Amino acid sequence: MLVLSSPSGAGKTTLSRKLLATDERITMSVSVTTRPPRPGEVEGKDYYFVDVPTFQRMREEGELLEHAVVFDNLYGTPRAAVEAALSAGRDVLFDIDWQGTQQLGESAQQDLVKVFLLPPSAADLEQRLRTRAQDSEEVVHQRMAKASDEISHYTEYDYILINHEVEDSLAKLTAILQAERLKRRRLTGLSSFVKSLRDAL
Ligand SMILES: Nc1ncnc2c1ncn2[C@@H]1O[C@H](COP(=O)(O)OP(=O)(O)OP(=O)(O)O)[C@@H](O)[C@H]1O
Ligand SMILES: Nc1nc2c(ncn2[C@@H]2O[C@H](COP(=O)(O)O)[C@@H](O)[C@H]2O)c(=O)[nH]1
Repeated sequence: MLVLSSPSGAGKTTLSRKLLATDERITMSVSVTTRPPRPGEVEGKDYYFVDVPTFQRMREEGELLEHAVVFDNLYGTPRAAVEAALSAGRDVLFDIDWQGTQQLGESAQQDLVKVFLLPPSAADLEQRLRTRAQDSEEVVHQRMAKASDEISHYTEYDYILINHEVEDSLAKLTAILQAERLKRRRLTGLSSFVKSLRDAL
């Protein structure tokens, strides 16, 4: 499970799309949210957009792996899709905040790789939120006001990427993923391979 967190607008969605387009072994976890869709957002691809009662029912029935209130809206990770992908041997990418990351860590610390994206500067962050041009002035203000609090959680993450250029960040994120996949404990079938290798020597 590869988690990307950042202050809003630092570039998680952009980087996630790039990674998904270049890595066949990873699946995006599509969150459920009570936030209204932005122009161009697609149901089931960007989010599952639901009303508050539906979200509460999902939470009460244990259908969410983690959930949090972010910017006054409810967000959560549907459990079934993640478990199905992991059971099929796939990696799963999450674009979630620090609260959700902490919750995933409580149940699956060993299976979690946590990456935090930082913007190069406050001015860059504000410009990115504005050039996305999908949120009202009030929402941009609210997200800038929360950015410092979000950033204060960077020490809870394994890797930090300062997101200057998207392609450079993609190369670094890909390197992180490759290295984490090569960790001894993640190499399924390694001990039998080594045994047969040694038996042949
Ligand atoms: N490295 C980058 N350099 C310049 N612009 C970028 C970079 N990464 C993303 N952007 C732009 O910044 C804006 C915000 O990016 P994006 O939507 O990916 O952020 P996000 O972290 O997913 O935000 P949120 O948390 O609100 O979902 C977009 O317009 C995107 O094109
Ligand atoms: N804890 C969770 N946080 C989530 C989830 N899905 C998205 N997010 C985070 O919310 C903010 C805002 O997202 P936006 O799409 O409204 O800009 C951002 O930090 C996301 O990472 C989730 O399922 N759980």
